[in-house]
Amino acid sequence: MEKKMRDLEDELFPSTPGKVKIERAHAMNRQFHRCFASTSTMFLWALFLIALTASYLSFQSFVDTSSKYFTASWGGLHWERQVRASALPRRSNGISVLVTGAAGFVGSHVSIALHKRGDGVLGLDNFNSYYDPSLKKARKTLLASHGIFVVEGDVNDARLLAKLFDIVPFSHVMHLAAQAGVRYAIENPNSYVHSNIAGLVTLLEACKAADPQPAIVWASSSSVYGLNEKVPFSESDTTDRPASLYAATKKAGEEITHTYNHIYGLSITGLRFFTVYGPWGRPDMAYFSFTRNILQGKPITIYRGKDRVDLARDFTFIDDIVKGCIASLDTAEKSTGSGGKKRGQAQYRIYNLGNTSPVTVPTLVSLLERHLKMKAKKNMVEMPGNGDVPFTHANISLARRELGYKPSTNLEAGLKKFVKWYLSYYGYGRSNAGKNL
Ligand SMILES: O=C(O)[C@H]1O[C@H](OP(=O)(O)OP(=O)(O)OC[C@H]2O[C@@H](n3ccc(=O)[nH]c3=O)[C@H](O)[C@@H]2O)[C@H](O)[C@@H](O)[C@H]1O
Repeated sequence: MEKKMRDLEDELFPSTPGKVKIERAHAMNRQFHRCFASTSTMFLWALFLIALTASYLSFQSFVDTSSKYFTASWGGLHWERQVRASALPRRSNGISVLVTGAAGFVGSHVSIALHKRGDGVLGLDNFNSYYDPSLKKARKTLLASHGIFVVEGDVNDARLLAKLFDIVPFSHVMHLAAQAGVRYAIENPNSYVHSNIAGLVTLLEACKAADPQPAIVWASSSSVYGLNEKVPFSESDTTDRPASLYAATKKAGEEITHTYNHIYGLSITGLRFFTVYGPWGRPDMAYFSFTRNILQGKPITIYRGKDRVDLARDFTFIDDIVKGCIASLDTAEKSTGSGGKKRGQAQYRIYNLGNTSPVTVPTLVSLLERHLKMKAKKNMVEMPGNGDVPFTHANISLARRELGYKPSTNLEAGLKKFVKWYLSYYGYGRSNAGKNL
């Protein structure tokens, strides 16, 4: 009994404490080794994984770089030949113009008009998706049918610009690439800074460094007059009350171009366009989206100012704007700088290109109804405070005097041409006509 008790005791509490220690020590040792072995294995695994990840990442970046290199939308001998051929004037004393925003509304019209009279035209456009890029592609196809090549690229791409100026000694740059639209700035403010400020500066840097330096004609906007009340708007009026970020970036553009004119001798002409409309226009603009909605039986929203006053715009037909652009190119003096240095005072001009005949938005709608032979479903709402101004009205005396600018298409005639184009492009019944704005 006593023995049984001892055996049990021994079993429960072994009599040789040392043995337990030794066994424990061995066990701990084994555990430690196992643990150490597993830690070092883990460490090795971790190292392996890090190495694997690093090599994967560098492989990816190699693939990215090479795919960028191999799939770049510009570069190569064939591309250079297209650039040269397109930019080459076909008449004696013809000019060679880089048109930025060439797949845009105004850009495509100006490019074709220049090409038709024998000037060299090279287009540049980033085909962004602010509105339906398929319309921009269609304009590109139209330009190609005239023999005008449009490079797919961004004005923020300094390497591309340097390459273009390296290939072609452009005499002029018609800078129309921009983030347009007054109200969209609420949604995407940075796109205005990116295109209208950063892109402009990148382009001016390229022009400054080019040899010869080109003369620059570029699109400012009637929106720089902002909340001014004195009408008609004159170039000498102050423009320090912009109502939208779009207007503010255009105003900044006028000051930035002035700086490049002053420091580097770049010849600058800024054109303040007043609500340009017409065939191949911009789907985000009122006359275009109203047309689409009326045809599709959808309602349109008409903004009204304070005290239910109708909003009014100095709507200007595209053909008149094109004439103003070309007259600006033709009267632009050469830039005076070279090697990035100014050699003398260069020309700096700003012109209003409007129609001098403001029309209210409800009248615009009535004209569309007449041309479309359909009634609009109208929602009248108070103008939201998102960048709109109540009216615009251009004084065009300066442009008339110095450019011979004389708009000749009134809104009724211009809208008739627009509606004709719209119906031929989208058709009557297509339910998705102009849907992807
Ligand atoms: O001259 C410019 O510098 C600018 O012209 C153009 O801006 P805006 O004059 O604002 O043209 P646009 O949008 O056609 O609205 C026309 C009218 O319809 C009203 N409008 C508009 C939309 C709507 O749904 N309802 C409405 O009543 C609206 O309140 C306005 O009264 C260019 O888009 C811009 O890029 C810039 O170039």
